[in-house]
Amino acid sequence: MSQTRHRPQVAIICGSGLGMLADTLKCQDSFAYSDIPGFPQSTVQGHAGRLVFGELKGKTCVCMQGRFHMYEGHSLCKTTFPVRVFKLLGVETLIVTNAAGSLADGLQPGDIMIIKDHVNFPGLVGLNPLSGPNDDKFGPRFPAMSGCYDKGLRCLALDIAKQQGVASLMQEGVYAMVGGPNFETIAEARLLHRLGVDAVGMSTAPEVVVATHCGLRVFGLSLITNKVVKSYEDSESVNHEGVLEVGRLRSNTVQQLVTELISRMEINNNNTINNAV
Ligand SMILES: O=P(O)(O)O[C@H]1O[C@H](CO)[C@@H](O)[C@H]1O
Ligand SMILES: Nc1nc2[nH]cnc2c(=O)[nH]1
Repeated sequence: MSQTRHRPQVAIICGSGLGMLADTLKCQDSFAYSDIPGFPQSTVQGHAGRLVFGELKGKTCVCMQGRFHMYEGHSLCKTTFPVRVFKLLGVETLIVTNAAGSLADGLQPGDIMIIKDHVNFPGLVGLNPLSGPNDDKFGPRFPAMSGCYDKGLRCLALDIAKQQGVASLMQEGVYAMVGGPNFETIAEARLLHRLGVDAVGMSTAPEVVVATHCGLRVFGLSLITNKVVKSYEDSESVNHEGVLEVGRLRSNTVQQLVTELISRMEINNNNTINNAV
C-alpha cells in the first residue's frame, strides 16, 4: 500500500492477449509480479506479469496484466491469491476477462461473450481454491454461487454494446473451465456442447469463486478466439498464437467496452474487510 497512492475500487484480470486493457489507465504505478511478496510468476506467453494501478474515467483501478493458471503448476490458492489482495485493498468490483473457444454455433471468433454463469469442472471434483480451513474474515464456509455474475453489470454491458454499435458481436453465455493445458479432444468438445457449455477455457472460475466468497461484485467476459473443433471431418486445429492474434484484433473493441462499463458503473465503497482494517 505504501508503494502507490492509488486505492483501487475496481480490479481487472486480463486474459490471454488482453493485457492492453491496462494501457488505458492514467497516472500509472506498475509493479512486476517478481517484486510483490506472495505473487507467483507468469509463465504463459501473452501474460506480461505486471500489476498496474491507475485512474480510468474517475474510478481508481488495478489491473493484472497476466493471470495464473492451474496448469502452470500453481495451487488454486496461489492462482487466486491476487483476488484476496484486491479485497484487502478495498476493491469492490472485479472484472474478469479471458480468451475462450466457442462450442455454441452462434459464437464466432472475434465475438464477445458476456459470462452469465460458469461450470467449474475442477471445482466439481474437489479442486477448489476454497478447500481447506475457511477464513471467516473473507466469507462463509458454504458460499452461494447462484448469481455470481452481476445481472446489473451484464445489462449495462449489453446496453453499452448497442450504443457502441457492436451489439451483433455480443451475447450472454455459459463459460466452462477445464484444467488444460491441452485443448479439447473432439469427444470432449461434443460432451461440453451437450452439457450446455457455450465457451471453454482454462481459467476464471476459481477467481470468480474466491471473489464471490469475499463479496466482490463480478463482471466477466470471454473473447471468443476460436471455434472448438467438434467434427472428425474438420481438419482445423487451435493454437495459442492464434488465440493471441484474435486478442490483438479485438483489442480496441474490448478496451472501449470495458472503459465505458467502468465509467458508468456505480461504486458503493462498502468493502467491510477493508473498512475494518
Ligand atoms: O483464460 P486465459 O488466461 O485468457 O487464457 C486462455 O488461453 C490459453 C490458451 O490459448 C489458456 O490459458 C486459456 O485459459
Ligand atoms: N480449453 C480451451 N481454452 C481455450 N482458450 C482459448 N481457446 C480455447 C479452447 O478452445 N479451449
